[in-house]
Amino acid sequence: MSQLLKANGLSVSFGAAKVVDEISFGVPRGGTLGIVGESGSGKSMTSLAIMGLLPKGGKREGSLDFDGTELTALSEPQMRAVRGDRIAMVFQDPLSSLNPYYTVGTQIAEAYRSHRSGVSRKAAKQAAIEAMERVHIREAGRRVDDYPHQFSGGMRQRVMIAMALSTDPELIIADEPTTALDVTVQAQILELLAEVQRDTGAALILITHDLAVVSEVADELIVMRHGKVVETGSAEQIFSDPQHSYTQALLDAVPRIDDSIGELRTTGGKA
Ligand SMILES: Nc1ncnc2c1ncn2[C@@H]1O[C@H](COP(=O)(O)OP(=O)(O)OP(=O)(O)O)[C@@H](O)[C@H]1O
Repeated sequence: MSQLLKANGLSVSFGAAKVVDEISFGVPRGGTLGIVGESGSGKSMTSLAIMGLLPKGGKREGSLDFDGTELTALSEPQMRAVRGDRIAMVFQDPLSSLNPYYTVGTQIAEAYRSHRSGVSRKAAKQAAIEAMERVHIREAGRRVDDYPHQFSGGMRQRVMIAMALSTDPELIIADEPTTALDVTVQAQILELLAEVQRDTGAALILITHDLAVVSEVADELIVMRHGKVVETGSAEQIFSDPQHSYTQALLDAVPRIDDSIGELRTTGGKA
């Protein structure tokens, strides 16, 4: 698989503090890169560095080759054109990313129109309905006029994915997209992301602190700690033979089905 995005020696610093420290990775075209690590390891700063959206005072160094374009060399207007249009982002907390005062339809339609000049409001609303149908929101034609608070957490995340998809991006960056959701809904959203990927051929960067989340969907993985990549390889390789003690510790934290069966047996024996 060739690489859609290649990061080489990417660093992010705030003054003297280097929070992402010369990391390198590749995102396979149409594939999924999982970025895993505990809180504070630099995962979000890595994704914001790709998007050119670092908080004030954040400095980015190194190279980000996106399909032959060096993102670090783009001006802000050029980067704005890439953002949303070719690279889209899905955040952890859809409620804080959605405006409570506008209907979800208006928000998807505006995201769509901002990247498609000359599209009428009516056509954009139709595109919003279609985007909602693509993420399996039932009765999309009616729900398009609902406000964010009228949706459950999982449905709001579907709205965010619909918004991200509305411009047919080549790369979707999902930063802890399931963390705020309960386990059953988490699985549905992951399945939806995988389905979207199959249908659109978009590449995906999935950022999470939870190895169980990436185990099913990632082709390649990088494990981050204190801003550095401590382990990299195929998901299969890392799961079957982790090289770093930190990865092993993350793996040990993943509940396994055989563990719960063991537990059930023990409990059953006692009863
Ligand atoms: N605006 C800022 N100024 C200075 N340091 C910051 C700023 N934002 C984040 N950091 C620091 O950057 C480091 C990496 O943060 P980052 O948010 O990328 O971690 P993360 O792995 O995504 O963790 P989480 O899962 O908790 O979001 C942290 O040590 C954090 O304190």
